[in-house]
Amino acid sequence: MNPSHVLVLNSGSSSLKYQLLDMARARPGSGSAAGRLTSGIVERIGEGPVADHAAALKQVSEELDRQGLGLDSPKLAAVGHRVVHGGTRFTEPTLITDEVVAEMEKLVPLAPLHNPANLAGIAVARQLRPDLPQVAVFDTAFHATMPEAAARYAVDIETADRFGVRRYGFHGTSHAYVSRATARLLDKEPSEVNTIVLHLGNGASASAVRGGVCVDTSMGLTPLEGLVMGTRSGDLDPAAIFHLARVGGMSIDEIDTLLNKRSGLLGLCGDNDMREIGRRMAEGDPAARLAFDIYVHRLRKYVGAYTAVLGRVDAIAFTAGVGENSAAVREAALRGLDALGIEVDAVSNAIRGATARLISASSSRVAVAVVPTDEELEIATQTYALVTG
Ligand SMILES: Nc1ncnc2c1ncn2[C@@H]1O[C@H](COP(=O)(O)OP(=O)(O)O)[C@@H](O)[C@H]1O
Ligand SMILES: CC(=O)OP(=O)(O)O
Ligand SMILES: [Mg+2]
Repeated sequence: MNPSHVLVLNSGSSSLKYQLLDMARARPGSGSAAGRLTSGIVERIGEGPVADHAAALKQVSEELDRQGLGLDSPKLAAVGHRVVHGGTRFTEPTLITDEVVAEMEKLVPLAPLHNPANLAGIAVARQLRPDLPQVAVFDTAFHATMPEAAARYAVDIETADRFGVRRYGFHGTSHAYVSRATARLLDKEPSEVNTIVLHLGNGASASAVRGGVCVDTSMGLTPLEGLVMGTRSGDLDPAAIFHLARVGGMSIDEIDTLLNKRSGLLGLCGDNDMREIGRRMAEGDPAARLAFDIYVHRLRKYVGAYTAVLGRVDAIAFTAGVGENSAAVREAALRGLDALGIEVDAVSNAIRGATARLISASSSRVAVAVVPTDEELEIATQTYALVTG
């Protein structure tokens, strides 16, 4: 028997998610449940007993050993790593070598919250199994098809090119997976469908996908631009940064921390979890209400913008923690948009579920769907295809 297991490591800024899949049993589209052998998450890295990502991976490796599924397993075919920033160099799943690691290190300044965590996971896994193929799957890859008109900022072109200042986009693995799953839900080929994907997790981004190809997305040079997020501001007049430095006396690092870690829902109302915000709104808390309204207003603007970018929209898909679970966000984001052919059915929207489902009214021209994302299955699929292909 050829080894058919793939271990996926998804290192976030403060968490490490892992999943072990048997690719002989996993079927794209069936959801990862089919081949999932085990999965888990180490949270609050750096805050408590787990000092850093290396320590977190050691913990994961010990847990896998206990289950008899350790990194030394002969059934393991490869390790697939989520890497957030691939710059312009990496637009495909890539076999990790010393040279690839060196290139990824150069990208750390563009994703300081994410890439170091990804690199730490790669270093430990390579140390434990130097013989095993390790594959990097980049968040930016799916967005590499964006036309220049969408990917460029209107900044002096020589300066922009010299420093790589352009829009890269993130969560691409999720946008790719969800746009395909949405087409499948509609019984169509991805090439036949234009979709707006709303990935609303702790980080959040929107994308416009035309016939399976990404043509615009809301995150830019870094995962800070675009939608309101758990702790990130999203879109902002860049002059606010000059103002905070000149008038507020803040350093660049302080402003970086402010906008990435102390803004968004957390900065507006003290909570970054949409569940807690929902509870507070039910009690009539005005700060929670305002945070929710700002979040939803931004989301509506992107739905409108991407409707114009695509010209014809066939589907809008909600995904990730907030998108999959918050009926209130979905309802408020699309309320009163019948003029755009968008009508949500209140009853379907309120039904909870773990599988892809439609929530639009039968009279809606645009299909509205809740489509659970599965970044780990997508990373495993791309990793396995590379090492067996
Ligand atoms: N039942 C729920 N209702 C509303 N929001 C939820 C619910 N469950 C999770 N969330 C939201 O999802 C977020 C996490 O989303 P997730 O996609 O797991 O994020 P990440 O991958 O960035 O950690 C939480 O911060 C919370 O706001
Ligand atoms: C790129 C990004 O924002 O990722 P996450 O949502 O996991 O923080
Ligand atoms: Mg996520």
